[in-house]
Amino acid sequence: MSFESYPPPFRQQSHVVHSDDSSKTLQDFDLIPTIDLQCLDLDNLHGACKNWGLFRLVNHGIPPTLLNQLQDHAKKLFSIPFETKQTLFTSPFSYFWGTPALSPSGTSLLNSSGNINWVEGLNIPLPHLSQIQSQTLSSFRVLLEEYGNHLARLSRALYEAMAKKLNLDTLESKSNLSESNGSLRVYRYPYYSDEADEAAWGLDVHTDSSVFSILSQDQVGGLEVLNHDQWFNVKPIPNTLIVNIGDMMQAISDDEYKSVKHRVKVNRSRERVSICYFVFPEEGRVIRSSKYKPFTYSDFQAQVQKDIKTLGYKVGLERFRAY
Ligand SMILES: O=C(O)CCC(=O)C(=O)O
Ligand SMILES: [Fe+2]
Repeated sequence: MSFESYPPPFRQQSHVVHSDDSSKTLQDFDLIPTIDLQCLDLDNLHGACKNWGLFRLVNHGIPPTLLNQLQDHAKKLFSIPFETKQTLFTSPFSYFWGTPALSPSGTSLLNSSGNINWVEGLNIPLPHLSQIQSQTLSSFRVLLEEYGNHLARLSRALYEAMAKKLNLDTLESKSNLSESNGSLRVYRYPYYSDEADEAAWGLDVHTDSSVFSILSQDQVGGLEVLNHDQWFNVKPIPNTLIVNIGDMMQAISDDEYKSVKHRVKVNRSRERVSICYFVFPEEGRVIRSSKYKPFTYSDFQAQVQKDIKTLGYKVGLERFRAY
């Protein structure tokens, strides 16, 4: 196997490929709620956001062919040489590895602990897609534009349904979500063959800073979600998206909805690709909540960046608690 496409820290000494361990689950029964967008049941959606902060989304109207093409294309892009990837994704896009934490300009914020996450990724702010000039990326760009339109439609529909159950004034709360300004992260998690090393993670435990996030994953698996102090495997199901509540929605909902903790396990034998969309409030929108001091997403993001630089981790919403 050639490691030419891997960032240098992932070019492992040991080339031992282990048998697939993706069946080793923490909880074998699957309790993760499923929401059907075509027959949207508001009570089920509300329950899923309160009790899990995460759900599977089916009948979302995104053609399966588009999801498959995106996955295939992402795999192809990641397989090109590391050095080429570094030159292909330039501002306002970025290519990163070892950590998902990026500065607003897209550079990696490696923390002081020296721990690296077993992941590489592309950061793609959707409003800037038209700036992609490269021939190599032109067909990927077309797919991303189509996908971005679907994601904007899904997020508006989901947000409005949530807002209804939370009794938020529809007009007033509209700008809590800026669905056409979302950003995409396309990830590849290299396989990690060192079975002795339990400390390696694709992504460490975290909450998302978004209003919510929408994930499309391949069939390898590895995403885990925390619920009542237990970790659950979020098993991949074809044509099913995963939606998770982020910090902004937790604040908007006065803590009724949970910005759920999740993490990504490394796989001992297979690479994994996932595509995650993050949607945020409109620029300058002040989030008002009985539980938190008023803040904008920019205030929040600046605090997160500061904490990662100084403490090595994100403190998150607790920084803004009102009491
Ligand atoms: O790749 C995944 O399954 C999850 C990605 C994720 O949690 C994130 O980007 O915040
Ligand atoms: Fe996440």
